[in-house]
Amino acid sequence: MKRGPITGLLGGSFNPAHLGHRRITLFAQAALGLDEVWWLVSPGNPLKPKKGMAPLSARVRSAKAASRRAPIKVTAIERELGTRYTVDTLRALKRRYPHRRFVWLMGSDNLAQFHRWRNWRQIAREMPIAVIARPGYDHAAVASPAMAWLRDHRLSPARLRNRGEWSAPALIELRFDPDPRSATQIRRADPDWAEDHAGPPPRDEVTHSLIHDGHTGADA
Ligand SMILES: Nc1ncnc2c1ncn2[C@@H]1O[C@H](COP(=O)(O)OP(=O)(O)OP(=O)(O)O)[C@@H](O)[C@H]1O
Ligand SMILES: O=C(O)c1ccc[n+]([C@@H]2O[C@H](COP(=O)([O-])O)[C@@H](O)[C@H]2O)c1
Repeated sequence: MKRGPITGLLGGSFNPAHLGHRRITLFAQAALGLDEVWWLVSPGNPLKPKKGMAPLSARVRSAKAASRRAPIKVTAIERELGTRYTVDTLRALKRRYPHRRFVWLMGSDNLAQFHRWRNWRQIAREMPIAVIARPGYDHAAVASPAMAWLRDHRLSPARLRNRGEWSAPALIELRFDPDPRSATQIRRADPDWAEDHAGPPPRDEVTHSLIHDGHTGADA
């Protein structure tokens, strides 16, 4: 079985990022004993409308602000990889980082509609999926087609944390004190958020630093 650092991946629109992202990430990191976590700021969720979506640069900035001083790496690497569908991103990441083991992190709202993602079963075969309970979505997640398929592949968080044997597909359910925060809530309170951040990025923001922050260089 492959050994190596375990990297958690939290993919998201981060439109904008919020402290709920930070909190669930730190909880998941501790519960699973992850060596590191990357936030993959998506160039565009294939299932979400473009309207109301701030530019990638603004969303990366908000992610960097929300993760400040936390052991979280913010990256828009999908833009560099030229991938938009998660199944393609994961394959490209595994090729680029052959010594790392990856775990996909997501909230239960995403598990509820996971069956709508391109090649979702293949995604689940690529790496374990850790689902974080989210207020208002747990019922839909439990009743979802993805859950019906994954329920026989449950894995305890301790198995990862204690570096036991595991293989994908694997569903890890994480229950913390649920965090009600959401980007929808922030945009509701500030309906102009995306529009206010639609301008060009600051002059000193080099494209390269937008793609990744230098910590995610390919494995040798
Ligand atoms: N409070 C939360 N509890 C659990 N998971 C969360 C929470 N907030 C975000 N997530 C998860 O983080 C990932 C990225 O989320 P995203 O950037 O879409 O934020 P969001 O708050 O869900 O946004 P929106 O309200 O616009 O859908 C997703 O997997 C989502 O399920
Ligand atoms: O690959 C897909 O078909 C797919 C469909 C919907 C969402 N995703 C990914 O799911 C992650 C969470 O997206 P979001 O917008 O809910 O934060 C993000 O990495 C998206 O690229 C991926």
